[in-house]
Amino acid sequence: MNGPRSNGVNGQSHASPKVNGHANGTAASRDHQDTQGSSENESPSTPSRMPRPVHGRKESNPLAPPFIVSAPGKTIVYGEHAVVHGKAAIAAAISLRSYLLCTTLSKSKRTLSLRFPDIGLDHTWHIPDLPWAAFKHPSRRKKYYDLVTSLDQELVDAMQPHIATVSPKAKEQVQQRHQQAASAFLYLFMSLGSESSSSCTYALRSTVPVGVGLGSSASICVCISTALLLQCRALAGPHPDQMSKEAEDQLERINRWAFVGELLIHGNPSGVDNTVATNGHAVLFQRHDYRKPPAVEILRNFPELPLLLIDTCQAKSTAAEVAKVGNLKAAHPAVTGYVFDAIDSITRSAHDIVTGDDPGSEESIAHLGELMSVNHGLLIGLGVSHPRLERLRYLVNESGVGWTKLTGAGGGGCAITLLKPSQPSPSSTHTNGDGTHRSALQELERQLKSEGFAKYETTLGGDGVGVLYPAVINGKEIDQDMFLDVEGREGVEELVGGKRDRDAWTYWRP
Ligand SMILES: Nc1ncnc2c1ncn2[C@@H]1O[C@H](COP(=O)(O)OP(=O)(O)O)[C@@H](O)[C@H]1O
Ligand SMILES: C[C@@](O)(CCOP(=O)(O)O)CC(=O)O
Repeated sequence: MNGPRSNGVNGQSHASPKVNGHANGTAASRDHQDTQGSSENESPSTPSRMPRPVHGRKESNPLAPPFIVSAPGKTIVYGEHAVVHGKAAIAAAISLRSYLLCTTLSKSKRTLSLRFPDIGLDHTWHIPDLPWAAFKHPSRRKKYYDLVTSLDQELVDAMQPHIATVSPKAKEQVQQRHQQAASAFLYLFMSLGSESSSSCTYALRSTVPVGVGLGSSASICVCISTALLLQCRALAGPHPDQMSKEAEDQLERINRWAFVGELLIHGNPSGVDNTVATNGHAVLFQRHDYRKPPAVEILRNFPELPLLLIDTCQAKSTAAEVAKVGNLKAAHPAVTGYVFDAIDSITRSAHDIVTGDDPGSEESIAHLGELMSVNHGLLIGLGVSHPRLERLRYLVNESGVGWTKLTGAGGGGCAITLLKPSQPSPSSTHTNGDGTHRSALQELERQLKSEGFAKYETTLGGDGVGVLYPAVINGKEIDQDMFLDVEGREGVEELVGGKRDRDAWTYWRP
């Protein structure tokens, strides 16, 4: 790994910074462990791989270095909403990502700060004031390896006074955004940390647009879960020669707690978003029984589908759209049941094609496209489309470039268009004597822009959650001010290394 070596805990210097004895995370993890004064959160796989700290005077402990975790957004290709009701969905990671920079502060501070500028949230709690008695009560306390599938209402209530102080004067919608993110963070912090957890500032930057159906909440929940699990020493790795099963177990642990964060933000999530944000690539996902882990097939060879990702720029709320479908199901259980079944067979038919011999053939793409159109029709039936989505579909259909469906919760947000293979690339033009003629696709893009739609450039698939420990790229430490001040998507990606220092980031790769 490039960059300056960090000091280990208690003045020990590790030759190569590692998490729990592998690549990354050691110092932060051990520092936190020491402050907890208990080994109950210790990962069974960690102790033998770590040099034991010399128990010197606590005051002389150097601080754990800042580190960054990152996780992708996603697009649901087939099966949204039906997946909340036990049917299968296919979702793929996208190249837009969230980044969480964790900066441990001097222990004398006792503060826990969230600096989330994408939504304008800046909040600090005093750690000893938090409702530890409720969270650590023997009847309620959770272990890092527990499978938590529902929220404990008493804990949510105990947390409430500390959430009510988050942006109390902000407008209702803004306040809701802030309090959702703060609740997800605090519930996980209280479950995984302790009263003696290190003081820390968590700064978040995301290139996933917030609340447009691209899984922004899942990507931040995966970052939060990973950061807190690393800090309480409950993760081994990631490191390049990690056994597949061990890497899989770490991802499972991250995903479970990310789901808890999603429960705080959404109310009733299926878990598909956090599963794809954790694992990356694409997944076939189905949750039959909410008390058990879902069935997940990672689709590592998901084809590079030629997709356009268009934002209607119409705000939506996932919780509201999910509740709408829930109400429809309560009023018309049999009819909605048939709709969910039809969506399920669309997803399964698409799965057969994408895992078949020739998913990229013209015939396969046409089949996948038609399935998208039918899936969208069924989502209209469930009441989750929006006039802006229908206008978008009309424009794409008129242009003849491909097949379109909404993606995510609907009610606004984004749509995906699968392009017909015969389409010239967006940059190609045809010229004749009197100037340049646009291709159908370029003409469509021009029209979409003129009507206030936005286009996102992204690729499908790629890695899931990653760790940059310490937060050093090309020998330069990324500090909080740089991280918070850098502008735009390109700025963030350039700062965190994106293309410049690929090896600095490590991933759990089963
Ligand atoms: N970059 C971010 N910074 C802080 N909070 C975020 C960020 N992205 C998402 N969130 C949280 O997630 C919520 C959006 O979740 P949701 O409505 O499900 O949208 P999406 O479809 O993008 O997942 C926001 O209200 C906020 O609480
Ligand atoms: C509607 C749903 O299927 C997807 C929601 O996705 P998003 O929050 O709009 O990115 C809900 C879920 O699966 O939890």
